[in-house]
Amino acid sequence: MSLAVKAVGIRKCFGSHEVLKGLDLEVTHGEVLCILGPSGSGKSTFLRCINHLETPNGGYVWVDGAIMGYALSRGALQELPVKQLRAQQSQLGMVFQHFNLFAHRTVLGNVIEGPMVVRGLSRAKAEARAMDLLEQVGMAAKAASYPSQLSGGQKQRVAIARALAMEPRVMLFDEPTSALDPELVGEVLEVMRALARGGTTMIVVTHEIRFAREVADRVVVMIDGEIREMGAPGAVLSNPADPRVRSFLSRVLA
Ligand SMILES: Nc1ncnc2c1ncn2[C@@H]1O[C@H](COP(=O)(O)OP(=O)(O)OP(=O)(O)O)[C@@H](O)[C@H]1O
Repeated sequence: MSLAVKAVGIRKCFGSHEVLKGLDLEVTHGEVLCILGPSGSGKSTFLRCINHLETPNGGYVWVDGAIMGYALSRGALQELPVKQLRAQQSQLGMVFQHFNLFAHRTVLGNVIEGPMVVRGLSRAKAEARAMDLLEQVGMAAKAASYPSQLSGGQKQRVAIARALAMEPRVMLFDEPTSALDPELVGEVLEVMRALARGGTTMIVVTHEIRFAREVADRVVVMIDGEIREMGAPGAVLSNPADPRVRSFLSRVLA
């Protein structure tokens, strides 16, 4: 299987705090990878370094073989201008914990914005595709509503449709259910399960251990800015070799 994402030696510091300590990761096309770990271990920062919402202080990320944030010019790496970086970033669909929908646009307006502005699609094409995606996430009936009229679960399903509308190579989810009331978590996870079944490549930062166990092809456990365990969910979740991972899992599985 070809690589969708390859990250090598990713380091990130905030001031003197080294949050990521040289992380390597490879994700193949069609794979679902869940990143677990205690609060503050650097999971979100790692995800944001993968799509260069945060610029790593060290290391490189390739998406479908293209290096993120740089272009090779006369044998040397040059930083990409912002416009080209944005085009690269649009290949990585990002779903945030707090939805990040445009409050003053309707559901449909939120989903067609990116394809029209970034990909130059006509309104008619963007609208047809958006309605298909809203259908897929069960939100077509709310196309004319505004985000303030939706529940958290509905907002997150719209946010997923919006990310998919850019036809990304990979979907990145940053704790997509953490801000939801418990009774709304299931509807979002169900949409994500359907995407996984359909072969979408996904990297999911989550506290939902059951989702990781049932849906992920591989699980990564991060502790203090390092990947301490990586492998099939059965092996990692039931029988982790690393004592700090064992201790983390025993707390969350208790
Ligand atoms: N922009 C920032 N400026 C300074 N410190 C930051 C910034 N973003 C993250 N950090 C710090 O980096 C560390 C890792 O944060 P991160 O959000 O990546 O952890 P996490 O594992 O995703 O945690 P959680 O599960 O609570 O979301 C934390 O100590 C956090 O305070």
